[in-house]
Amino acid sequence: MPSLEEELFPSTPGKFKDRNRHFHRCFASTSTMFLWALFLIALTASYICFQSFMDSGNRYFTATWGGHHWEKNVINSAQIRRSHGGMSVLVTGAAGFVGSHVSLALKKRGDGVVGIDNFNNYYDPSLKKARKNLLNQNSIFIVDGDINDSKLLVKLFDIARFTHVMHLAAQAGVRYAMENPGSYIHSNIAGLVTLLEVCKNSNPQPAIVWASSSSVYGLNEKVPFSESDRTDQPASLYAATKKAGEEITHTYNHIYGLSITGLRFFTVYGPWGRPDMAYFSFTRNILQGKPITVYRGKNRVDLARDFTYIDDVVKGCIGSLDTSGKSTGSGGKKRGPAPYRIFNLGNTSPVTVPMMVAMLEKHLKVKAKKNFVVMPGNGDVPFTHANISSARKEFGYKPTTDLQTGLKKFVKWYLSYYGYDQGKL
Ligand SMILES: O=C(O)[C@H]1O[C@H](OP(=O)(O)OP(=O)(O)OC[C@H]2O[C@@H](n3ccc(=O)[nH]c3=O)[C@H](O)[C@@H]2O)[C@H](O)[C@@H](O)[C@H]1O
Repeated sequence: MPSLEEELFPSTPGKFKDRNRHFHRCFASTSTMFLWALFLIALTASYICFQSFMDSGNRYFTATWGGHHWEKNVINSAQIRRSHGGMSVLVTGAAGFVGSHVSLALKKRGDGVVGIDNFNNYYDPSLKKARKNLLNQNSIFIVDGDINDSKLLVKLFDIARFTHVMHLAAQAGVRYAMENPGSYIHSNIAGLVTLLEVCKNSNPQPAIVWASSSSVYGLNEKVPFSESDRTDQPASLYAATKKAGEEITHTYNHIYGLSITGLRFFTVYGPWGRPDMAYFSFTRNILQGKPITVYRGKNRVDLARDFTYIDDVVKGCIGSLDTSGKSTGSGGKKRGPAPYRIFNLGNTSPVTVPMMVAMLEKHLKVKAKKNFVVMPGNGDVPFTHANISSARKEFGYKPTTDLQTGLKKFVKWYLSYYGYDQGKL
């Protein structure tokens, strides 16, 4: 005789249905679903945890600074290798145009040099990588990092006692400021303050030489531009951030005793230059048979620049470092007044843009297809012209390369780097 249970729940399901059985089956399937749901939730949660672990792990593993080997590289690179008056310099923007040249020049005379660069993609990062390789071949170590990373900067100052900082990291370019204003604030304002904070706290404090710009003269019409001229009418956000940099560095000099030298560069050009600049992009276009756009001022007046050759600017940077004097503070406290200086580093002989194009045509042996357009209201200024008597007086600054000679050297480098056919690819 079947038990009650067997009666109610026969071994062959489906043979008979009663309400109880239905209830139990429903319950059983709901609880199974519940368990499945729990299982799925747990699975998803573990997956999310795993992913975030992997992410943080990746961040850790791809961290480009830190570790024994890295520290050894920094220490070696920072080491002074000459007997008298050597300096140990942190060069920011070392994979940049001016930064790479200054780093090589310092290293050549036996100074210690450590570079830092964030290798951003404002222009082709492969050119920055190539400059980095060149520096590495000359025993200069470049840290892959951003000047906004205060932990990294503190670490660098901990392990290498820099006597000087050559601060060249910046968001450059006058017209790009309308496209990406934030990048100017990030590098030229926030990055500058982060660097100054670390310098002010370090012990001993380094002397700082940094890149301002001829663009601070903005709408100034008095020529040639002297350091004492008005600089309160910037024509671009780029210029405004450089002017702000001059004010910001002044406060750090005033409050903390940091020795500060600001250099107003005038349209620096030459081998290993910046592809975003006119002479460089014109060269590329001319070789590719593409037209170039030449801006003109009102009433068809040609624009002019006080183009300054890179080797002259490098001499100006090194002269500034050599004469910078000492910061007086330590550990964030000022002990006395420190030098605060600003110098024009120009060429003192402006050349019009069409004349610059004619020189390129000559060196490239190719005619340019020129489109003349009225200068758009994008931050450009009609002309620049430096008075360099202050820099001459202070450290014997004397530019020796005219535009014709400098462009010849640039073209030679361009063709050796990219090749004749590169432009046609
Ligand atoms: O001294 C500085 O402080 C700045 O110098 C440089 O700015 P600029 O002097 O404006 O150089 P650059 O762009 O080469 O234009 C040169 C000329 O070509 C004209 N120009 C430009 C582009 C174009 O397509 N057509 C044209 O006619 C243009 O109107 C201008 O007349 C740096 O880029 C900048 O980062 C900053 O360091």
